[in-house]
Amino acid sequence: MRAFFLAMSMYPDVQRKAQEELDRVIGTSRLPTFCDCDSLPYLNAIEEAQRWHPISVMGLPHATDEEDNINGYRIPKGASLLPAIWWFTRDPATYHDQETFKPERFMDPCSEPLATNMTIGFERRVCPGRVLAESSIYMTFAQSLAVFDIRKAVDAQGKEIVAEHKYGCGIISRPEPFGVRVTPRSERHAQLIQGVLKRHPWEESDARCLDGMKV
Ligand code: HEM
Repeated sequence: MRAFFLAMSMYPDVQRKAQEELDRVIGTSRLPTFCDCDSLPYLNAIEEAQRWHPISVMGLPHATDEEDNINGYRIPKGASLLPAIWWFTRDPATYHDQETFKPERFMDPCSEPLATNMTIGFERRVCPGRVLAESSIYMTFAQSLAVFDIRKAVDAQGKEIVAEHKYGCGIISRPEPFGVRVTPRSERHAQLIQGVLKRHPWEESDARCLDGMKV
């Protein structure tokens, strides 16, 4: 989510495109829900946040339960292996212009593979929290973009501060702290936010659509 807010402040054109799609499909009378998923292809592609900045840069260590040989390299039984998730998401054979935040890479005509099947782990040790993670992330992206403008922070003179995409260290990697300005897109959007705050934001219909969500 931190990578998403950083990317939205750094790539205003991406933000504008997602907002145009949300305005066209949903309008300003309600917030997007899980039921809108299939009608928002550009918003879905903002899952690019997970490729651009995978939170688990080297996954978790795994151990081999038997000796193996891969491309001439002998892997002894019991060796610790760390998947280079950060590198997989930047493999130039799979992704063009790797450092750029570009949701279009997952859409026609590029159709590069979604990175989420690498960023959440592999096979029988795949992340068990992925459905919770993916659905919360999706809803945060959708509802934030529907009602807020996310812009670069400004200094005391009102000049925009250009944030950089810098990595923190550790097993869990987050973008280094940065400032953003988050403001309602208009008076109408401010009213929508106020209305939502007065009631439970996830309606019953949402829970039904979440059941069928593919993650
Ligand atoms: C975007 C958010 C998340 C990402 C990118 C992520 C990623 C990962 C990755 C890469 C692994 C290692 C898988 C492997 O060993 O191959 C993992 C394991 C795990 N994750 Fe997540 N995770 C996320 C959210 C969550 C959440 C929300 C929960 C719990 C509610 C969770 C619980 C776990 C647990 C318990 C493991 C260890 C599984 C095992 O070793 O069998 N994760 N996750």
